[in-house]
Amino acid sequence: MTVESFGARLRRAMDERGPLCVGIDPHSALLEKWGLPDSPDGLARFCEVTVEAFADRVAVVKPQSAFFERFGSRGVAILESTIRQFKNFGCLVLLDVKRGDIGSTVRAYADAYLEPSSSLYVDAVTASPYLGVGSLAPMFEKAAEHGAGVFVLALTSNPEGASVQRAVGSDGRTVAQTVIDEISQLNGGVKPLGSFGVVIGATVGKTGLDLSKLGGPILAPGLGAQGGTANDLREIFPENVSAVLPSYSREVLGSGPDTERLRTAVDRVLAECRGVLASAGG
Ligand SMILES: O=c1ccn([C@@H]2O[C@H](COP(=O)(O)O)[C@@H](O)[C@H]2O)c(=O)[nH]1
Repeated sequence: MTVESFGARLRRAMDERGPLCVGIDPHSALLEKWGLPDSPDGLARFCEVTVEAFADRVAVVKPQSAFFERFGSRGVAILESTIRQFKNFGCLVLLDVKRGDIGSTVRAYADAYLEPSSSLYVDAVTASPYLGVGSLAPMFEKAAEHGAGVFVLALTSNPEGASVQRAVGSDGRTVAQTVIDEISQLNGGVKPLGSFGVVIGATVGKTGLDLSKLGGPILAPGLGAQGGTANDLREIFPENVSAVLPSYSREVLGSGPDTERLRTAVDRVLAECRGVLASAGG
């Protein structure tokens, strides 16, 4: 049986539900703001509310693994159950876990997140390329086998990233461009969208990056709390806009715990992104 690729599933989800990813980031400050204890019980309630508010309307949710791991095995169990609930409503789950290591260890990460029999199985993960994009090959292979996706960090939203990611190699390309070029080759021009994406922050300004051959999705975090705005997307992504997946966490979650207010926040940021991306064309 052939599995539908992540790229095809993501394209459909973005077309049907709109180009938006909502980050599930249970910061202790947010738990407090929502009137919840900073404990596994508080985490579980926070996640229940996010499922109720987002699962039937948002294309992609992006749980940040660190906020679950900080509660140890109980937090990971809540992450597993939250992943399942979002998937049951047809919402794609991108686990923000930024894994990367030597290839043999990456294979174990691939088993953890991209093998359907795993309790942490998700639609896609984020990965770090700083041991070499090639070292992530076991993740790419597992993802391709099971219709999952991988988003590799290229130019991240934090200011510290630039000193590494904008560094120029002997061939004149930046590290970020090298990552993009290697991911482009994996996608190989597949339509409607490749399953291998990159992460480019919405805070990075004009990049000079060539994304014309990427063929895969672009996750754009850094909107809202980190200062990026929907309007910034136009300058950062003058091309490939249909592949851009804007991502908000605190900007949306700050409207909780009322589910109607969370949904209104989703509608607001989605309308802003749609307006900008539609007017940017292409
Ligand atoms: O370049 C990157 C890559 C990942 N992130 C993650 O996205 C969210 C951002 O949260 P906000 O509340 O919207 O600022 C968070 O989980 C980061 O780890 C990123 O910010 N930048």
